[in-house]
Amino acid sequence: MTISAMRDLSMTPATENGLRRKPILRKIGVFTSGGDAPGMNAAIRAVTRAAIANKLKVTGIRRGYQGMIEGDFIPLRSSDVSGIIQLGGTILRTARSKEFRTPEGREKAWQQLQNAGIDAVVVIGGDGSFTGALTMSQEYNISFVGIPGTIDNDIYGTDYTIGYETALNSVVCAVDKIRDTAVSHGRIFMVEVMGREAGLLALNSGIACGAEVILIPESKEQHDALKRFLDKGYKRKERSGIVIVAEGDEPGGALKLAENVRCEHPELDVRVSILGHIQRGGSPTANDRINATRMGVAAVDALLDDQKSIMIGIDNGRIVQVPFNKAVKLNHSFDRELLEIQKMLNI
Ligand SMILES: Nc1ncnc2c1ncn2[C@@H]1O[C@H](COP(=O)(O)OP(=O)(O)O)[C@@H](O)[C@H]1O
Ligand SMILES: O=P(O)(O)OC[C@H]1O[C@](O)(COP(=O)(O)O)[C@@H](O)[C@@H]1O
Ligand SMILES: [Mg+2]
Repeated sequence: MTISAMRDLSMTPATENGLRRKPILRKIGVFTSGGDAPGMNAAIRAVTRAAIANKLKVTGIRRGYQGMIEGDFIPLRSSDVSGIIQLGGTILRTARSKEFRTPEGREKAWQQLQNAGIDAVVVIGGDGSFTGALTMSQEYNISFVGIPGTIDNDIYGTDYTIGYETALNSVVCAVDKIRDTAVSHGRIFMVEVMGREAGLLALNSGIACGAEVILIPESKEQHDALKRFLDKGYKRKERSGIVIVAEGDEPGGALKLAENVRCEHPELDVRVSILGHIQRGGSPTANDRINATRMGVAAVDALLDDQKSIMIGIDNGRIVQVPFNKAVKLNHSFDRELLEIQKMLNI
């Protein structure tokens, strides 16, 4: 890091009455990072238009932190974000950048932001993206405000992350179809749902589909429920059902699990369906668009209020600001009651 390159925003001229004038914000950057999520475009649109309404210039940073390092920047005008609110994916594209994890990578990124005259940045992404923003803001004097965008809904301090609701509906539609085959053929389907470290998508989609068993990384006791279900099915000769398996439940995921079940219960017809990236795409639901729009406007407000290193969230319907260090270190609360409900109803 070159200390001389650091620009201290607090070193702004004093006003006539001797009070420090607020740092002058002229141009903001906006980018998407980590896994794409439906509704990210709605957030880009809201950030861009809210900034323009406040007389700020907006630069779109393409391909996440990798694009920041490479200076892959485009100016964003109001017309550039028209007709995108209903689109999945992200018009700015996204990336996972190894280079940004290094101090050298972050120094390059800082130089690019300086050269482009970007005073502050809105980062739309997940916990990893916020960790990167927090690290860079501790090394260089640049303000980041975050908008949670990930289908995993695994971020502390917000009830919603952009894309979660759309992904949840995609999973439910897919599992309903799989259920038709499961019942018709008398099969047990292990359906693998995304979420490396978080089981929220699996838990709620399992509830919505009436899954017989839900396996999530947060609760290992569900494996006993699987055993009970398989034993019961064997005795009653009921051989169909849906087992939702969160990607992060155990190494090997649904494929490994199916292998184990086949060994123990060779009489069962066990099939695996890995839903994969079908869960990440598609047009965002109305709520994902509304939440993205509200959070986009709130992110620009926060920058105008001279906030830094905070994430915008929604808590009980209200916009809140959550410090990055809390958002990334604490876990999203996990509703154990939902698991109990699922167990009780599967009699
Ligand atoms: N500890 C870290 N230090 C610096 N950058 C990080 C760190 N963790 C994540 N990042 C950056 O954020 C990017 C996105 O993180 P990732 O975990 O893949 O997605 P998400 O933000 O959706 O959780 C990473 O590719 C990396 O460039
Ligand atoms: O598409 P990739 O890079 O294989 O990533 C898959 C991962 O991305 C996700 O879909 C979203 O995770 P992030 O939002 O944290 O990037 C996870 O559920 C999944 O484990
Ligand atoms: Mg993440």
